[in-house]
Amino acid sequence: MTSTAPIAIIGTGIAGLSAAEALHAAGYSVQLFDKSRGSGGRMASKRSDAGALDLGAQYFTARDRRFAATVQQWQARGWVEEWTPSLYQFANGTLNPSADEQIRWVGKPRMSAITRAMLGALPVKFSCRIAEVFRGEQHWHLLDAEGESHGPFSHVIVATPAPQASALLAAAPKLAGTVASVSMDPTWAVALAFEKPLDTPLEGCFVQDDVLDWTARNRSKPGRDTTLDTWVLHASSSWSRQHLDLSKEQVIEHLHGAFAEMIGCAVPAPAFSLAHRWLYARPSAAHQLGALADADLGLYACGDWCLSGRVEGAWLSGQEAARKLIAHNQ
Ligand SMILES: Cc1cc2nc3c(=O)[nH]c(=O)nc-3n(C[C@H](O)[C@H](O)[C@H](O)COP(=O)(O)OP(=O)(O)OC[C@H]3O[C@@H](n4cnc5c(N)ncnc54)[C@H](O)[C@@H]3O)c2cc1C
Ligand SMILES: NC(=O)C1=CN([C@@H]2O[C@H](COP(=O)(O)OP(=O)(O)OC[C@H]3O[C@@H](n4cnc5c(N)ncnc54)[C@H](O)[C@@H]3O)[C@@H](O)[C@H]2O)CC=C1
Repeated sequence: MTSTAPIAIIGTGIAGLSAAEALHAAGYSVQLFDKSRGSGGRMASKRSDAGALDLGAQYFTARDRRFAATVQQWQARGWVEEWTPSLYQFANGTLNPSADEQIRWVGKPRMSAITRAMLGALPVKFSCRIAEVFRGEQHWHLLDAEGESHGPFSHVIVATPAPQASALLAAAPKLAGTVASVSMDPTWAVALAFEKPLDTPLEGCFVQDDVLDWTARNRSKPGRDTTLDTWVLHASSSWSRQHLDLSKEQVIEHLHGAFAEMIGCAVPAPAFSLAHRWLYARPSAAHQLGALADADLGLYACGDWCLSGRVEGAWLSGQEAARKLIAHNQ
């Protein structure tokens, strides 16, 4: 397909932006869309009375050579910094230090700094939920939830969580079928902020109990607001699934209770709290899909669910979508 129309990318999480960066670098023009008010998706940070809080991705590791090289560049530009928390694990009702040698990265001064910087000046439409992707005689067009049409586009890359991608891939039934077989688990996230710092050295903890999966001292990450002692708690997938429709107040109460039982120091009532439900937090299993493509049609799909369900997997999947598109057009 030869065309000067831009490539539409639906989703400004790390996967969509990874694809956008690679395509832009190869000389293609792109147009991004996101239903949210800003970029980042599950790497977004929530601005709050207690400062910016990383409610989704907490940190990331870089095991792939290409991703590690990119993270080095991000570090050189000041977008990320190493986070070296005092790590613990909680298992069988016991809390123990659990230091290791793993390098863990975070966006600075908040997780969303990375996607914000990657987006740069690329054209984007926020608060625009794409409801339909359809092909005219030569080009692709998108219809948003308000009924407004966008296009023409030469290709479309769908970079949303799998359950949100299947309807957008209806023009390529094979891709839609593959995507429909990928299930994703929810995560309830709660942030708590205390006036007085809790009396614990713990800054990050892998939790194995019925309610929690992870907890972190948000303010221990580089560049964060330290006025209040801020914590982020993640419920396990199974607890989140069982309590999907609980009110935010009830979720805060449950997670606060589990946290107080686990942490081994006095936990007063928080000065500030909020809850956020990630409906499609992580793929139920890891996949080796790379990125999905119907190259003849010009329709692609990428996201963490294609690979490891982590920041690194999402970035790699975006790169793979761009690579496939470029290879088919050479
Ligand atoms: C609670 C939680 C904790 C996590 N912790 C870690 C961690 O510690 N380390 C780690 O490596 N990973 C972690 N992850 C996973 C990591 O955040 C994801 O793997 C990664 O951010 C996924 O990126 P993505 O671009 O594939 O998808 P997303 O970030 O979900 O981006 C998809 C984008 O598409 C947009 N969108 C969806 N539908 C539409 C539509 N119809 N129209 C327009 N836009 C649309 C969304 O608004 C979103 O911005 C965590 C995730 C969660 C939820
Ligand atoms: N809550 C959610 O929705 C999601 C959470 N995600 C978490 O994101 C993290 C990212 O994974 P990686 O990049 O591989 O990071 P990682 O290597 O730090 O952790 C991988 C896993 O290894 C275990 N682990 C690692 N270090 C320790 C330690 N010092 N003590 C005890 N156990 C340890 C722990 O179970 C952890 O989940 C993992 O913890 C995932 O569970 C990923 C995606 C979604």
